[in-house]
Amino acid sequence: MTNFAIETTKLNVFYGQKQAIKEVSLGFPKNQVIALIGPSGCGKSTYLRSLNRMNDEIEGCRTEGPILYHGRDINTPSEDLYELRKNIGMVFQKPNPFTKSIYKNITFALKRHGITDKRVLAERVEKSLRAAALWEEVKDILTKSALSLSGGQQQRLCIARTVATEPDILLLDEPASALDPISTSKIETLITALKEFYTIIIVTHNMQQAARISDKTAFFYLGEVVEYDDTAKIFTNPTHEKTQAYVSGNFG
Ligand SMILES: Nc1ncnc2c1ncn2[C@@H]1O[C@H](COP(=O)(O)OP(=O)(O)OP(=O)(O)O)[C@@H](O)[C@H]1O
Repeated sequence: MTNFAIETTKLNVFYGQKQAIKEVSLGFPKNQVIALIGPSGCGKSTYLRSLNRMNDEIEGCRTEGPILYHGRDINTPSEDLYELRKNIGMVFQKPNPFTKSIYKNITFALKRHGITDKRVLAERVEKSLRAAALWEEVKDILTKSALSLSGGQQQRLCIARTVATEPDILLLDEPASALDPISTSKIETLITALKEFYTIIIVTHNMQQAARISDKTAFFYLGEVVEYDDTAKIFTNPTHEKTQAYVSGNFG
């Protein structure tokens, strides 16, 4: 039985002729927060998207190599991508709630999964909003449009929407980069609380954020992983010169 929620072995990703990810082998332990860091264009988002097969939606993108989800290879043509993305949820940089009420943002996916009982739906809405630390702020305005919320609240709603389908892995692509410092701090607190239930893989450009919230950090450079270790080691005593230069802000 593997201790990793998900892992890749020598993963390669191509956009047409261009190779964006080169032989990346990483294992993500359960119930930890893992940060993916590195300069712009080094492949962090491409790698993250490969983990729930989102790159399949990009024309000309090809992913080669096993992606083991709890030990089972999900990089196969027969994989049910709808089911997979229910288990491996994703939140993007820019909050993207549906143009529906706060309530319906959560129930939309649940209904698609066949849950129709109103009482069950109401329970799941409350549970998800509580998990995303948003319930107290929105419990009296559930029928209002999600677009009436602040950017930070919208992002927490997107996290609530993602956890509503009860995934076990959350992929977060710079979830706080479009937010103000107070909303960012709320998202960070939330991520730390959520790791009790989820394995969380987060792309971030914010070194302090990676140091504050992650247990492990992978440093990407030109499509490869230069170093992957405990976050404390990466930030205080990295093995590679490039990692040292990057985390201390002396890169390039
Ligand atoms: N849809 C696409 N089509 C073609 N090339 C792409 C596509 N998306 C990304 N790339 C290329 O793949 C490489 C890795 O990009 P990616 O967005 O994964 O990097 P990143 O580290 O996440 O960057 P950033 O930190 O700026 O978001 C880059 O050279 C980029 O130009």
